[in-house]
Amino acid sequence: MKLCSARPLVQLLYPKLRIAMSTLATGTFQNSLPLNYRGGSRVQPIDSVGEEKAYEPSTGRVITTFTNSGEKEVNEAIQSAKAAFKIWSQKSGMERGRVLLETARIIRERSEALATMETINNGKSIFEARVDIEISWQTLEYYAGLAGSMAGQHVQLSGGSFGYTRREPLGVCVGIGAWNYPFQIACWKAGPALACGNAMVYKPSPFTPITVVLLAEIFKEAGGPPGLFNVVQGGATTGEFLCKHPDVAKISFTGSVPTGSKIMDMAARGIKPVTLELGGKSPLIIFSDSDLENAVNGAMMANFLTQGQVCCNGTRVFVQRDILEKFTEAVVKKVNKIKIGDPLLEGTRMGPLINRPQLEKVFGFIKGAKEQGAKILTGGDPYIPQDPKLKGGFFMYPCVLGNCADDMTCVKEEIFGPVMSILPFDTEEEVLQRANNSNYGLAGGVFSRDLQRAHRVVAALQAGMCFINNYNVSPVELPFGGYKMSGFGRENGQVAIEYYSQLKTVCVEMGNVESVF
Ligand SMILES: NC(=O)c1ccc[n+]([C@@H]2O[C@H](COP(=O)([O-])OP(=O)(O)OC[C@H]3O[C@@H](n4cnc5c(N)ncnc54)[C@H](O)[C@@H]3O)[C@@H](O)[C@H]2O)c1
Ligand SMILES: C[N+](C)(C)CCCC=O
Repeated sequence: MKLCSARPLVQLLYPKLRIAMSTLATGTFQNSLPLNYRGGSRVQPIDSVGEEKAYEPSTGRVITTFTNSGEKEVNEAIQSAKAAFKIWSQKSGMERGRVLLETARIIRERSEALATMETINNGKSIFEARVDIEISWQTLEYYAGLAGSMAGQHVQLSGGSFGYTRREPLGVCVGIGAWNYPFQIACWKAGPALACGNAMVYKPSPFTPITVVLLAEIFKEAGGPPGLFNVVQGGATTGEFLCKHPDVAKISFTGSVPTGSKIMDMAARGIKPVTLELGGKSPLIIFSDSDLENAVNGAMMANFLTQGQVCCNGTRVFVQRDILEKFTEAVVKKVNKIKIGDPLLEGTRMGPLINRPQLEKVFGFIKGAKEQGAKILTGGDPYIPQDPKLKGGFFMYPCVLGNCADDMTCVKEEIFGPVMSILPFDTEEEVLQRANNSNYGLAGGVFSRDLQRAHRVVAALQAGMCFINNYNVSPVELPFGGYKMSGFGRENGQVAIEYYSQLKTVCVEMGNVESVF
């Protein structure tokens, strides 16, 4: 990235330039704008439940301090969404689609600036952030296309009577997101929600408050009514105000299993529909007839994107015993070549983890793995960058663990860091039983040249998102979501429409009423 181009990027993102920042280079960004958004403007919350700091993970610097929204502020945001819902829900699908298309166009036009900001706040490499932004505008384009074609059914009944169904929006939908894909998760929720005619109040993770506000501004600029997409900042308490609010029609949550369970509990009290996109500990099964180079590349994609902080990662890598040595050697060689460092530099493929506690948590898993008998084949130590401005960053060397067993903590629990566990297996039957022996069921993958076997294996995997001979690709056309404790409901694909709309049946009598009384 040419840092001399930073100033135009700033101007593109903040045309009124009320923000106190000089460039978008690593170590320089400082936010001073309000981070809540409602009624079509950035606002300071009217009440608060404490303050929060957000960091630049590559330097450890605080880039913004903000107020966690209190109950009154949450209510204001919901009322703002309710007002927009009245207007938006009356528009035709084509009209809504046009706003979504324009939003997608603006995101595409600003993708470099948005990706840069995502990298600064999240720590993922600029290379990956660009992909996230691309997936984001594609999501909005996809649901713009579906908005105009949503329709009910007409059903002929006897005697000329008939019935029809109407697909109607739910109302104000709440989105609560995780920090690993801040902009993309918001678009995965807003795309289908708004296409169906709903309005949204979104709460990002307090670790990554910045880019979702830019999304809110773009929806408005694209012609969305004020209040269509609102942002409240805060943590658990703010999230609870949202989930418990009586005017909220639906909650779509992305995050951990323990929080998902609380969300479901709160939703149950209000009989609100809920979508839960939760964690995972997914299996990747590599048979000895695989194309070895593809299998190794697949394992890399399954484990090291976004510093390993990916819900659907295939972190339990089952390798058929006769290729174990060759596979392990090739994987370790590749892992050792991953370029770690300043995530805004073009060549970097691994940036810092999200924050210090997450880094320490990952080190804790690695220590525990060693104590339980796993062998560190590479990595697992802190990475100390040469660049002085990165000294306070949350970096580590990506890690491969060998000599793993199914009952080790590192194999059973979601680590959410760059740690791959390799597990040998002998037969298809055995590996399927072991792969499914988990409370999670988000994703799974298989590498084999035998396509009959590959299909047989994925059919038996207890996972919502399966890959054959690839891993972690995510076309917006395909539904994404989990089995078992990884959640329920789906994002992406046509099916997401069902999770943001309700069906009304109308029965029309063309004859006389035949009363039984
Ligand atoms: N399945 C998916 O699509 C998907 C995608 C990304 C991340 N994840 C999962 O998310 C987890 C990591 O994200 P995280 O650490 O941000 O998760 P988290 O559960 O700690 O937080 C997620 C969100 O919930 C909010 N929250 C926390 N407590 C709450 C409460 N009591 N009521 C309402 N909201 C509350 C947080 O502020 C945050 O916005 C991992 O387990 C990962 O696998 C899943
Ligand atoms: C785009 N990926 C890589 C499939 C990640 C989806 C979101 C999960 O954390």
